[in-house]
Formats: sequence, C-alpha cells, structure tokens
Amino acid sequence: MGEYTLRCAGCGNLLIGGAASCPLDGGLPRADYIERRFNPRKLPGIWSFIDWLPVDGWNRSTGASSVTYRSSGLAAELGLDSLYISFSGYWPERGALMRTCSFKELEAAPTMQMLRDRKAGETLVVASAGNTARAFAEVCSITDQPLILFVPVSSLDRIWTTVEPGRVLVVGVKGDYADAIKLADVLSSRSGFRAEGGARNIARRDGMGTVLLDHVRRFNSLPNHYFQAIGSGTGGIAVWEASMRIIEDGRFGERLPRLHLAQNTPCAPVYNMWHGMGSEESDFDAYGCPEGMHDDVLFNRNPPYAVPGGVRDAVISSGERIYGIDNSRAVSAQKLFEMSEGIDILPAASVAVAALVDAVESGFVENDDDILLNITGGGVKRLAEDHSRVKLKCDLTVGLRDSEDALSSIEEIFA
Ligand SMILES: Cc1ncc(COP(=O)(O)O)c(C=O)c1O
Repeated sequence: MGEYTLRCAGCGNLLIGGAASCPLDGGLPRADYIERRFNPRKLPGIWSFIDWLPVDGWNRSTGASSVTYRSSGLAAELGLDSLYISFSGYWPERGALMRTCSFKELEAAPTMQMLRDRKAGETLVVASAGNTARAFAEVCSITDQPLILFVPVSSLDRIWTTVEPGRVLVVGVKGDYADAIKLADVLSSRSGFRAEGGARNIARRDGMGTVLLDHVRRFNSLPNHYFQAIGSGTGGIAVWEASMRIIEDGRFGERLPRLHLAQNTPCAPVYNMWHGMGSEESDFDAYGCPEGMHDDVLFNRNPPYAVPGGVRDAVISSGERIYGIDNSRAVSAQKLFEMSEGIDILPAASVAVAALVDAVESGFVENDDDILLNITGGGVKRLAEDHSRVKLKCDLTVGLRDSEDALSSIEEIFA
C-alpha cells in the first residue's frame, strides 16, 4: 500500500493532516512514498502501482488503467521510429477498458479510494465541464459513494454512466466551468462535504502519473519526450513527478522526459503565461471562451501555473515547450490519428497529436527519439458498439446569484 509522508512540492516542508497547501509558500502537497523502488504488484489496472498511490485498499471493480503500445500507423505517417501511445479510453482490442473514455478515470478511482480509506463519511463535491464529472459519476456509482457534481448546463449532455447511476446529485450551473468551480467551493467549505481538490489532490495526480509508470513497466525505460493536451496541466505535473520517482529508482534512466504540453488557442491561459503574454480574464471574455474551442474541456481560467510544484516548475525542470494549437490544426490531427491508428479519439486528445506533428515539422524531436503521446480520451464510438449509456438527469439548476437556497437544500439531503 502507498505509505507516504506529505511534503510541499516547492520547499519540501513536511505537511501535517492532509494539508492542501504549504503554509510557507503555498506549494502543492506531494506524496513522498516510503517505497523507493518501482515494483508493480500483481493487481488489476492502476492498483498494480499501489505503492505509489495514496491509498490503503483497492477495488477490483474500478481502476482501469491506460494502455501503452508502440505505434506503427501514426509513427509511419510522421516518420518516427519509436512512438509510443498511451491510450485512455475504450478499445478492448488493445486491452483498454476505461468505459468513461477519458484519463479522468485515472483520477477518480484513487480519489474515491482515498476518501473511503479516511472513513470520514464525507460527500465528495466535483466541478467539471464534462469528462471529470463522467469519470467520478461512474466510479461513485460502482463504489456506492455519494457525489455532488456541479456542471455547466451546456455540458450536461456529456454526463453519462455505463452502470446504473448511484447516489449522484447533478447540479446544472447557469454559467461556465469557472462558475461551477465557485459553487462547488462554497458547498465543499460546509461540514460533511469535501472538495475534490483539483491539482492539489495527490490521488488525482498520482493516478494520472500511472500513464508514465505503465510505459516504464512495458518498455523498461523513460521516454525522451512526453506529449499531452492540457487545461489545468495537472497531467503534466503528474508525469513529471512520476518520472522523478522512476529516476530515483535508478534502473530506467537518468533524464526527465521533456514535457510538450499543448493548449487550444486562443483560449489558452497556460500557453499565454509561458510565452509571457497576458492572461487576463477579459482577454478570454473578448474571444468568448470557451465557445468555439475544438474542445472546451481544455479551458481552465485558473490553472496551477506559478504555484510551487506547478506547471511552470514542471516544464522548466523537464525542459521543452508549451504549444498553442488552433482548431484547424487540431481537426487535421484528429483525422490523421483516427485514420492511421483506427480508433476514434476525443477532440481534446487531438490537440496533443497536433503538437506532436508540430514538433516533428519543427525538428524539436529526432526520428529515433522515444516519444510517449498521451491520448487522454477516446473510444466513445467503439464503446457504443458494446455498451449502452445512461444519461444522468439534472437534479437542479442554479446560477451564481440564486444559489443559496439550492445549496441549503443539498445540505439537508446529504446531512
Ligand atoms: C480528454 C481530456 N484531455 C485533456 C484534458 C486536460 O486535463 P487537465 O485539465 O487536467 O490539464 C482534459 C480535461 O478535462 C480532458 O478531459
């Protein structure tokens, strides 16, 4: 089981009592696991990495892992010798069994297990524009844990499960993802509720870090490059942290994989900040963000960019770059991937493919480099061939200004 002490990812200060933030510099909490060797166990899915997950137990019915394979189709199109694809989604022919079809399932399963281990009986509160909500709804329905989801009304169509929905309350928010986060924050500050925590949630990060661990388990070394589409960038931080643990083991390489993180322009706060451009809310309002994005799940107004242990530290420490991908490049990349690999992918994932195409064209990667491309979601069409989906009904709709009565009634229901 993943025994650890909690430390600040910035200054290394020991954090007590599951702190979400370092009192000295505000840095992200990071699990410092007692186990220093990479030693996957004979357990199903992500639970095989249990020594580096902040959980005591595991649940056989949850925890589907990503699948890593060596590409031939896309690799040939791009002239790459060693392109590895990490696929999070549903593609049983490759062994990928994530029925909610995105890497958010890697976050949901250990988060719910950690909550169960704590035995505090709290109800988890999650704000999401889609894929995260779906992942948590599925996992909580399987594990029979209560969950409250705050989802922008425009994203409600994305909330479905492949099992009978459990104790999941769906709150439709009249507003965008940022408004959903504000309302979730208000509710989770009340007694009996717990915020999921976003980038500050170590279970979430270490769950996503298993993408890198699966690559190392299968191919016995760290890749030279890692490509991913980001909104908050938490997956990038997670892979950086997992890589540091692997390097400490000493058997799989000494160099951190270079992080190539990609955002969908013009709604791209991390890209703007990295390139020294303004990232004011008003800039994005002027573009009407997230409207018109190739995938609006990639828009996060407040990413953990400058916080100690956050995205900026990860990219500086690992080297490489943050890409701005416009819709037309993302559309072409999606077609290229689906045609060459033979599986449908979520639009968000195509932004990472476009970044890889850009890197190849610009000479940022060599043909014989080991490259890990994270396809963060896919297989929705493939899933429809095997499983039916249950759309979750919206239990109530609230706006930022008229939320108090609704929040009080939720408190009563879940008290
Ligand atoms: C499929 C997919 N890829 C990538 C991302 C970006 O993840 P993050 O916001 O953690 O950077 C998301 C976010 O929801 C997603 O759903």
